[in-house]
Amino acid sequence: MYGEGPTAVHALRGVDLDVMPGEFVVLLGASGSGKSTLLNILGGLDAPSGGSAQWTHDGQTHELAGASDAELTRYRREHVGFVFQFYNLIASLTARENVALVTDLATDPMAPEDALALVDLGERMDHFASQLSGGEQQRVAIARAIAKRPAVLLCDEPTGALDCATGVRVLEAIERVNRELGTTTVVITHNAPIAQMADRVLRLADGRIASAQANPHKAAAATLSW
Ligand SMILES: Nc1ncnc2c1ncn2[C@@H]1O[C@H](COP(=O)(O)OP(=O)(O)OP(=O)(O)O)[C@@H](O)[C@H]1O
Repeated sequence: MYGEGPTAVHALRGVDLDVMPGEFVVLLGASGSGKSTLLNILGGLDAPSGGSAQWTHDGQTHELAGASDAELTRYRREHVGFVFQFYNLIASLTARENVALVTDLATDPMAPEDALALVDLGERMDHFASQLSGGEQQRVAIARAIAKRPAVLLCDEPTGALDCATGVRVLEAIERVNRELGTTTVVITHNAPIAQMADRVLRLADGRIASAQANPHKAAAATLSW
């Protein structure tokens, strides 16, 4: 719930969801249906005002709902990678330096070069962010998010600012991270065809999970268009 009293907004109600290790989940739903709120709770950016949000790691379960800011910060720093619609790179640093900003703080990071190779930017590592296209910048943002080897990658409209062909390359990078690193992945999108690449598709409506559907055959990102 955001706010209180007459202006309170129940952004989510009665959501009951388990995301399995290594699973690829796509969240669909109209604007205002609660997708970002759910993603932000999963990622420890927001704490739910009621209910429970648990995270299990190495056989230990941690409660995020009542966690302190310091605990949430630690959870995010150690275990969660975020990708947003806008890439938020530092324009005056190279791709490699943007990724190194994160790996310098992590305990067991990948080399920035390896993270950039994984998103197919091995050839562009020494370009400044300002010299890269939108899709390339988003792939740097993915490399930056996964270089610390997070257990979870959360993407809020990662292709929202990109045309279809460029968006597909970004999705291929996310697909590869999920497959090769086993990173549990949740992607919010308004482009319904992207749901075909998920293990499971959740549709939110008015803060509830209106439908949940498993994909028996996942589509490769390269085959998608919208
Ligand atoms: N900080 C906030 N304060 C008050 N209300 C909020 C806040 N953030 C979101 N809301 C409300 O919560 C509801 C869910 O918002 P949310 O951003 O989770 O939806 P969404 O499905 O991600 O939408 P979009 O696709 O437009 O990003 C909306 O009614 C929204 O207005």
